[in-house]
Amino acid sequence: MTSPLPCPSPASVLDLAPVVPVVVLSDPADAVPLARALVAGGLPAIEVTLRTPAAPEAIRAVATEVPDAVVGAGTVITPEQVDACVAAGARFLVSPGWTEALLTAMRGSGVPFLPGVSTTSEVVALLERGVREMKFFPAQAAGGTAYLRSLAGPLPQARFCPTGGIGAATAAEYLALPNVGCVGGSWMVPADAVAAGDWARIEELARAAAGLRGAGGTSR
Ligand SMILES: O=C(O)C(=O)C[C@H](O)[C@H](O)COP(=O)(O)O
Repeated sequence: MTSPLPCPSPASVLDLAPVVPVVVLSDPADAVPLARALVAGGLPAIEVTLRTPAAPEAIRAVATEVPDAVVGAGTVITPEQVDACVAAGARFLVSPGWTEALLTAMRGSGVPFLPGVSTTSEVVALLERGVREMKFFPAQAAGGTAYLRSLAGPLPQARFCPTGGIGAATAAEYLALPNVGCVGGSWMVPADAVAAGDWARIEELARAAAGLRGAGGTSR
């Protein structure tokens, strides 16, 4: 299945933006103003997690109403979700972990994807299947920058989007690693700001996050 959108899908999720906001929405009506704030702050790639029933409608709204955003789906764990998200307009897919069935569905989706890994063997298994770009989850709990730095020696062909427990203070350290393409996180979309509709605060946090690449390093 291919994206119904006229805009092409990105070639790589890792090269879209240095920071990918991970969004949990309970009200789909928040999706468009939130996405506009993130885009205005310099973060066009947005991962809407499937943790809430609002997610498909939120993805559809951003895909159709915020053309400067590149909206993707997160927490994708079944082949059915792959199809539903792409049909809703998701232009990339992210999972916290992977299975053969999920990988097959993601490969067939027509959009780029990041299967999740947290161990060396999972990384090797994905490389064996021709997948070089992955989500490293839960990044802080699974070993953080020290773990990723250790992987870069024997497995330099693997590139990661670490996510989970990363904040404004630690993101730059991840971005300075040679095997990190981007980092994901929710620190620029605090739940209380979303609940209050404080889009200006989210735009400000996004702007600070968007500036991290220069502050933290330039290597990829
Ligand atoms: O929902 C998913 O698909 C996940 O895999 C988990 C999220 O990516 C992280 O929970 C975001 O991490 P925080 O920045 O610590 O909030």
